[in-house]
Amino acid sequence: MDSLALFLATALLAFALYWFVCILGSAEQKGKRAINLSGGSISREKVQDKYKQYWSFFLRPKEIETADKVPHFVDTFYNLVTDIYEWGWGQSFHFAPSVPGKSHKDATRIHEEMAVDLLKVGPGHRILDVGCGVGGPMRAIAARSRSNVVGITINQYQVDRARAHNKKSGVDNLCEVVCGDFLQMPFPDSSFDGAYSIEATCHAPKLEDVYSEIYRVLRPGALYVSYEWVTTDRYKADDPEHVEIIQGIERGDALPGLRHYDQVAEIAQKVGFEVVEERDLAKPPAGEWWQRLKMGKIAYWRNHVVVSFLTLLGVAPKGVVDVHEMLFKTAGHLTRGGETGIFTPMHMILCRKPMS
Ligand SMILES: C=C(CC[C@@H](C)[C@H]1CC[C@H]2C3=CC[C@H]4[C@H](C)[C@@H](O)CC[C@]4(C)[C@H]3CC[C@]12C)C(C)C
Ligand SMILES: C[S@@+](CC[C@H](N)C(=O)[O-])C[C@H]1O[C@@H](n2cnc3c(N)ncnc32)[C@H](O)[C@@H]1O
Repeated sequence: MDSLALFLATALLAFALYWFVCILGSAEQKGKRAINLSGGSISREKVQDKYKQYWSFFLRPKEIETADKVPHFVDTFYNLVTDIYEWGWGQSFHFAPSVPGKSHKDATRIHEEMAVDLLKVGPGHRILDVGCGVGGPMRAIAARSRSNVVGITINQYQVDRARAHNKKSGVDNLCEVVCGDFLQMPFPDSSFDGAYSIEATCHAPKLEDVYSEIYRVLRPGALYVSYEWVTTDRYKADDPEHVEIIQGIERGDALPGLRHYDQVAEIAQKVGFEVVEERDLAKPPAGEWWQRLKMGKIAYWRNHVVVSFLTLLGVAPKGVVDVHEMLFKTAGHLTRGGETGIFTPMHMILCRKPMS
């Protein structure tokens, strides 16, 4: 009996230690703890309603959910998901090709640094991060290039998080964050020496609207690089499985409609850019970007238990469980998108604003 009690006590202690280190502790390193999961700027009693409102966007006919409502719907989405993203993924809200022998964190940084290396900027330059999230890429890019980075996001909660992270990492002298719509940016013409967007312009109902704004704020001769979410040559609109995967990605990631990769360069040229280079960074020899999603499956179940438990205790707002479940399903659709090769989140385009 005594040895049974000892075994149970040890098991309990081991579980408590695992809970603290792996669930609460590791998330703390990334900047967000499970017990602090919130609905962003949404008050806790409204989280569940806002989640239902988010879904109604996809259930109503396209004529009602017009393009001008998209930024507001995207803002609601990021209020709902930002904390879960930070807790379960980190401060960079994007994918990266996996690199043998490197951690996800390193692979992510390599992918971010590649963007700024392409821009050919350095100390004293002012560059724009279009759709900056909570600033993971911005901090890596500022540290790498020593340029001044200005980030814009539609979501005020992300602005607050990004500013706090910038201060904590000691790069707030190089990084600035603005709340605003990238379809109508609060910056003067020709005021940036370079710009990048990492997995963000897919939220624009019309790519030309965001590209023309970026073109406007860049000085002549400056470069712009974007990692775009698109369907590839392998996507067949008459294959029901393909349609289901792409619709699943759109619904779980607040996308008004995924574009085909061949539209990207055409649109860039239409707004006035010269296209310097264009390629899918997911193509071999790049390592699978969806590997990290697949490997996370056990962690997602653990996270589901944590989120359900915290909601039951009244620590996390009601609705967080639904959001988490939505993300779980999205992870499945994204993985299938990667495995079938019909979708890529890293179609890279490098453009220049002509000198005249
Ligand atoms: C560029 C965009 C976001 C891309 C990714 C950062 C996110 C896409 C799907 C997200 C996730 C899915 C599953 C979650 C999991 C169930 C949870 O336990 C922990 C967080 C997830 C792993 C979450 C993390 C971020 C994503 C990978 C879009 C929106 C344009
Ligand atoms: C998937 S996150 C990527 C964030 C960041 N680039 C990163 O990789 O961590 C997409 C970002 O685009 C921003 N965004 C989407 N639509 C926007 C809009 N109309 N105006 C400004 N930001 C927008 C979101 O608020 C979010 O910060």
